[in-house]
Amino acid sequence: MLKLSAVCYRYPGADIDALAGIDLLLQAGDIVGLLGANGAGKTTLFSLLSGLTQPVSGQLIWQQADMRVGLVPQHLAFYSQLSIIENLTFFADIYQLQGRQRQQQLQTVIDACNLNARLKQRAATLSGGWQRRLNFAIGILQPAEVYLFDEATVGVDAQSRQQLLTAVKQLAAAGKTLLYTSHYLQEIEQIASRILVMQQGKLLLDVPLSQFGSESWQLMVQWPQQEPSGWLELLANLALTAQPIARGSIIDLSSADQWQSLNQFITAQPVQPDLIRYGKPSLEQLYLHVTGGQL
Ligand SMILES: Nc1ncnc2c1ncn2[C@@H]1O[C@H](COP(=O)(O)OP(=O)(O)OP(=O)(O)O)[C@@H](O)[C@H]1O
Repeated sequence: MLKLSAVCYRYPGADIDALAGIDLLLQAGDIVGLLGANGAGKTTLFSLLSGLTQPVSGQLIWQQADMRVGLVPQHLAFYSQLSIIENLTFFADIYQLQGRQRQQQLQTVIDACNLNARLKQRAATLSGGWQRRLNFAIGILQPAEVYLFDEATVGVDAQSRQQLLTAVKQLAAAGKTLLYTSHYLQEIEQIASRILVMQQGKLLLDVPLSQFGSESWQLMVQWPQQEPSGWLELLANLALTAQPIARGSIIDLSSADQWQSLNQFITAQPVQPDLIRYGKPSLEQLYLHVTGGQL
């Protein structure tokens, strides 16, 4: 378990906070998909979680003091003059992997990242996709409780990407906590159990992905300013489960009567919602609406 409480960060000399009051609880086995437009603060959040920078204010609270963080960074972080296998054994030394565990871990990441065919090739001469796979392998070679993936699959071909995603799922099944950023929303939809959306250093949304895969019909409503008075009371009176989103709610509906009551209320409002969606929303639809259309 890892908790962030009112975490703020501002780069030296910057005018605005890169992280502006982040509250977050991460549990073992979570695969958390972290979405946000360029500059939203995802990489900065990862820098804090991996201990590369410290918050300006707020707190990071770790369940155990010795929890380790494995990072697959957005930039390539290996030695380009070394071969794939030389890089992997070098990092195995850094991570102090020894004996059988070392052999097993090396083989696991080589298989997971499909690196077998080019183990002896110098990293500098690999294609971009292969370099990404090596970067990924180095990140998951590290024994850790929390893994952070920052745009880890950019440029990787479809088949290898599926393999990498399988490796991510296996880490979660082994009880690791994973945070995963990607601009490929289908990838997030495929692996994440929970979605966070960031914008301008703030968390706009934190919902379980089951909200999207649900078989039940849902109503998503977003208001221009704030929810009108009486809206939350109506939901409570109809015994509806509502998931709050910025300026609105996603509501599970089980009968046409419920929809009718909500519709009557909405049409009677002087200020109409700027979004009403009824159906089974995709992650992309939801994301575009909560962020105002920035992918
Ligand atoms: N080294 C830096 N110095 C000053 N400001 C920075 C620095 N790195 C990032 N920022 C600023 O901090 C904010 C958050 O940037 P960050 O890189 O965390 O966003 P991101 O969500 O990871 O974006 P991307 O999707 O482009 O990787 C942005 O406003 C960015 O301009």
